This record gives sequence, structure tokens and C-alpha cells, in this order.
Amino acid sequence: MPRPAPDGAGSRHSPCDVRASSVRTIRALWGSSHPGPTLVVTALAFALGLSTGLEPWRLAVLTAAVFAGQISVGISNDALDAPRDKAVGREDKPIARGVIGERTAWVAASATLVLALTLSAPLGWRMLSAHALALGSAWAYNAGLKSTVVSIVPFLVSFGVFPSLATLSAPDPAFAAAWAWIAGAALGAAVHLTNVLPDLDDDERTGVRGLPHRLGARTATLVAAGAVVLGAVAVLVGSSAGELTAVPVVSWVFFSAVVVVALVTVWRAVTRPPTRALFRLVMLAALLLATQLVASGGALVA
Ligand SMILES: CC(C)=CCC/C(C)=C/CC/C(C)=C/COP(=O)(O)OP(=O)(O)O
Repeated sequence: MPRPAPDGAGSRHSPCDVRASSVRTIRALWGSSHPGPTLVVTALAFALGLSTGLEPWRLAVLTAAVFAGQISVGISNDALDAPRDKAVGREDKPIARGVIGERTAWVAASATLVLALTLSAPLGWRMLSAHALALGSAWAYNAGLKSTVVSIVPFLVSFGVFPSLATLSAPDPAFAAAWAWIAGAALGAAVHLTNVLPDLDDDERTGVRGLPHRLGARTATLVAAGAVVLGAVAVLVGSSAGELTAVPVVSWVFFSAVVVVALVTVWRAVTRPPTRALFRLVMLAALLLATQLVASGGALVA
């Protein structure tokens, strides 16, 4: 069956055709946004905003700004990767499959980038600058750093600064404490090291050789699991100001759960070929740590 022409090229369309094509475009854009990570990072922003005690409008605007920013990062990533994804026949990539055109994708990625920054502005220039830094670093990954030995750096930067997006959104803005930077960067590293694992062979064929490709799947997963534990220790120790006797029981429960997740990640890595499950385990660890912060009332600011 012939594919519909991308970007609406073609002749006459009935209102039904137009509606169907709009739905197809929106679904394809959502599919290109890396929906799973987009939703997880948005939920993390919400949880960090809650734990910072933001008032409802600030919490809503922070969450919406992060959501828009993630969509812009995800779609621009797929738009830039489209020729490579097409070459290796990636069926999960709507742009590479020709469901939508690259022009449509770029319009959506640019519009959501502008929306993310516009929504950040009412939260203050510090939050706006921090979000611009996080997004700039993510776009730099998409634009080429992903194929270099320093492919991990944008994840360290974007996720390192990420907890501060919440604390800088407060009426009395402040950077997050050092332990929160460490936890964010450690989890960002784990996200990168596990996300690319199922695509290592396809990536090699199209010339993408980031840090995980050079480390190899097993080493990358072991380092990722170590980073998850480092993040968990940072949250446990940091949020109780170094007083281990003052750590609430709920924090120990979440900490133990995250260590179990890290152990399962290692076990899977040594017993099976790498799959998307390793990345999902890292996402789960990040959600557990954010929930721990909310449940224990741990303060993000020193
Ligand atoms: C807080 C914040 C702004 C964080 C974002 C940080 C960051 C560097 C994001 C890049 C996200 C991304 C689309 C990775 C997938 O790329 P890929 O091309 O390696 O893998 P794929 O095959 O899944 O597309």
C-alpha cells in the first residue's frame, strides 16, 4: 500500500482525511518524542517540585516546561537520526518510516523548545538559564556528541542540573545541594549507558560510537548499576545531612529497593543479551529515588 505523503503534500482532502492525517501526525510526533523517558523525566520534575514545596502554579508550570522540553529533545533526536534509522530499518521510528516528514518534526521540535523556555521564564531568570543549559546540552548530544567518546557528558550536565530546576523555581531560588547534583548526574550516566545497549550493532553500522559502544555492553551495564547505587547513596546520605542515624525508615526501604534494582540490572546483564529492560530498570530506580525524597520530606537545598 502506498504511504501517505509526508508533510501533507498531495492534492485535495476531505475534512475526514484532514482529521485522520492530523491524528496520524500527532501520534507520530508523540512516538518520536521518546514517550517513555519523556513521561518519566516529567514525573521526576513533578516529584522534585513537590519535595521542594512549590506552590501549585509553580509546580504546574515547572512540570509543563519540563514536559515541553523533553518533547523537543526527543523529536529533534529522531529528526537528526532519521537517515541512520532508515538505513538500519528502525521500525519504532516514525520519521525514519516516513509517517511524518522531517520538516514537520523540526517545526514541532522548535515550537516545543520555545514553549519550554517561555514557560520557564515566569519561574525566574535563574530557572530559565538552568533549563536552557539542560536543554542546550541535550540538543548538543543529539547534534553530534552522541557519536563521540564524551557522549556521556550531556547526560551528566543535563541530569546534574535537573534537581536545581525545581529549587530555582521557588520564590526564594537556590541551587540544589551538591548531593542532588551527584545523584542527578549518576542517574543520567546510568540512563545513557543502558539506553543505547539494544542498538549497539545498528549504531556501529551507521558510525555512531559513543562511550557505551567503546566500553561494550557488559561493562556499560556494570558501570550503570554502580552509578545507580552511587545515586542512591547520595540521596540517602545527602537528604539527611550526613546523619545516618537520622535517616527515616522510609528512606532505608527505598534505598534497599534501589539497590535490589541495581542488582537485578547486573544479574540480567551477565545472564542475557542486553535489552530495553535494563534501561527500564534504571528509570525505575530514578522514580524510586524521587519518591523517596517526597516520602521522607528530604530537603533538596543544603
Ligand atoms: C533534563 C534534560 C533536559 C535531560 C535530557 C538529557 C539528554 C542528553 C537527553 C538525550 C535524550 C535522548 C533523546 C536520548 C536517546 O538518544 P539515542 O539517539 O542515543 O537513542 P534512541 O535510539 O533511543 O533514539
